[in-house]
Amino acid sequence: MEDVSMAEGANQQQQQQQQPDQSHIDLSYDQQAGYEDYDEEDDEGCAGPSPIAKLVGNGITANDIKKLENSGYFTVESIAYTPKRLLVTVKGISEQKAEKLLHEASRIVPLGFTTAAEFHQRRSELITLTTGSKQLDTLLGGGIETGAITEVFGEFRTGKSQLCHTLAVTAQLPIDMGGGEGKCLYIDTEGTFRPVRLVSIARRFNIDENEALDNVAYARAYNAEHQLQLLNQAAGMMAQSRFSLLIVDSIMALYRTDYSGRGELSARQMHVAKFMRTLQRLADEFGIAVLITNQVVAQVDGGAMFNPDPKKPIGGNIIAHSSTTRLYFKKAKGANRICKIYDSPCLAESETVFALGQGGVIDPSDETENNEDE
Ligand SMILES: Nc1ncnc2c1ncn2[C@@H]1O[C@H](COP(=O)(O)OP(=O)(O)OP(=O)(O)O)[C@@H](O)[C@H]1O
Repeated sequence: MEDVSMAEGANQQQQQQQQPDQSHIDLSYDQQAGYEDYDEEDDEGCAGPSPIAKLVGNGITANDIKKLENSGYFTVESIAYTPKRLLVTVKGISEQKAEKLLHEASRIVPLGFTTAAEFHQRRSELITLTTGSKQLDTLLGGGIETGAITEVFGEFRTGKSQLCHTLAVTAQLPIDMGGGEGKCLYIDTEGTFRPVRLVSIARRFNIDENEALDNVAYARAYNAEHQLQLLNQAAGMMAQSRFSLLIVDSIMALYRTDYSGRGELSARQMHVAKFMRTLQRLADEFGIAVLITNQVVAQVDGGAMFNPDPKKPIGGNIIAHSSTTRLYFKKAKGANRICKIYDSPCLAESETVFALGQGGVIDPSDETENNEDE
């Protein structure tokens, strides 16, 4: 019963987004081509994010649109959600033009009040993506939330990357199977992405392995600046084709090497804030789930004295405040792992056990291969 209503609700949301396109991802997306040939009639019947070309007219030219696209703005929503002071940082966009853009965008994207009842209805239609473990899904109220940022942190080998690989596949599943019927964008900052894991996970879910691989757009980020640039490309790809998940594994690794010492802390945090704000914008704009992983450090402040497990995620308040849901992964016996809700706007601080297996994230009882020596 619950499955049916979830699928119905999710279907409604799906209709509001772009039509699923199960064909292969065109990684050769040409930013320069833009939307010059955009024809409003093409858009009929598809109430997803509005292509930015809709803003052409009233003093806004195709050339302005090209400049915005080069800076990662591909939809009317992306303009409506951005403050003027950031729009004017786009090369060639004056203050006057930014005002015009915001005015036109606000005529298309609703930015005012709504009733709690309407908002409740919209939230109940949100899709969640299955983690592969029923116990973990139950803890999370269905799975990884779309339209939000979920952060998973923990020590090495706790299963953070395994969860990423599992979701890269489950995001492609039909909605009534706990998927998002969309492709996945995977930003790897540590070089731990292994396509062979996707193959095993695809087999578990009876998805054609080649199709599963083709539906994951992978990029290795080499420095913090590059990591941010990749989000601009991501926005372009999402405007072209239906994605349901964006993964960043892991969020802070490159910041730790690119910025060193206290003197650079403020610059680092400003950059992290920009990155997180862009992630949230993509989640809002395209209704995708964003999954980020994070490392931990030993907690050395006063709180450590009263904490039997004094570890905390890195990235400070910026990451803490911009992640919607924060999950703490810990090792348990053998292949088992513990997931604890560390922070959530609607879930209690509870925990559950899941396991890691050949098929990715599983329930502890799913495989008899829990034979890893610890
Ligand atoms: N094919 C597999 N079958 C079963 N378990 C596996 C498989 N591949 C990896 N694992 C398990 O996954 C664990 C590693 O998990 P993962 O790579 O997700 O760690 P992590 O939390 O991302 O750590 P790090 O911070 O080092 O990247 C190891 O304990 C390993 O045994």
